[in-house]
Amino acid sequence: MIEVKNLVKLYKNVTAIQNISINFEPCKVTCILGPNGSGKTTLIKSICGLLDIDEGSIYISGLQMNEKNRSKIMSKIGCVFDGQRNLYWRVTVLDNFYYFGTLKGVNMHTLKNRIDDLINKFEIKSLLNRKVGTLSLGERQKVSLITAILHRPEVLILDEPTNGLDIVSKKQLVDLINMLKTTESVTIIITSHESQFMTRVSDNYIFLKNGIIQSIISEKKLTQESLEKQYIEIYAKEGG
Ligand SMILES: Nc1ncnc2c1ncn2[C@@H]1O[C@H](COP(=O)(O)OP(=O)(O)OP(=O)(O)O)[C@@H](O)[C@H]1O
Repeated sequence: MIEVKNLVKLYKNVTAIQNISINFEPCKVTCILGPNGSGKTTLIKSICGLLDIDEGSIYISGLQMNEKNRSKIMSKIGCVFDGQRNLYWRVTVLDNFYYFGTLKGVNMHTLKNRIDDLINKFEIKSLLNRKVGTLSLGERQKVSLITAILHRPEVLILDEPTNGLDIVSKKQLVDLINMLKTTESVTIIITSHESQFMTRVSDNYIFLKNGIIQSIISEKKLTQESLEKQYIEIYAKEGG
């Protein structure tokens, strides 16, 4: 479903990703962990086609990420990046939903039902007629997430999705991720620094450092304590 082969990404003289190869398990949640600057965001931006890569190849549902396939692949992916600008701030939440939903090719009838369903799941009825620019960080985060899944993507990529979310909203996010995985068979990749959140959603963990995979753990029932222990062991090995 998502295959990364020998990926290298440089920013001028910084090697952010050094020859990474991974197959992401379909219909599962994979969390990418690692210290600041370890290459998490660069990896997922490369998978989303938002960065030009220097070497290697990325395949989504068998299609190689390149100029020719980009728009086809984009219709299969939903992404939400931290501090992203994927919403129009001067128009309302509802107008954003309709604009981006139609842009992704969803027909009006299906889009209306999908929006109604997600409004109920996320309890955001009171935000619909607000301009995005007036929303709080957490409210915007929810709206971004809903916008990203309007077209029922096969793949969902979330960059530090708990940022700015209160306790109830985090719980809703956990429920939504689990629902997308189980009932909509979405393959989900998440970067996060929050161990408790990750253990509530993740099936697999990829530990990065200096753009290299340090370890992969595929264990559905990792407790927060054991995840933190693994993290400390992995990064303590070479002094953090
Ligand atoms: N636009 C850029 N120009 C130059 N260097 C960059 C750029 N973006 C990222 N980098 C560098 O690439 C490396 C990986 O950065 P990246 O943002 O992928 O890390 P990260 O693991 O997501 O970090 P964090 O946990 O802090 O979000 C870092 O050394 C970073 O300084």
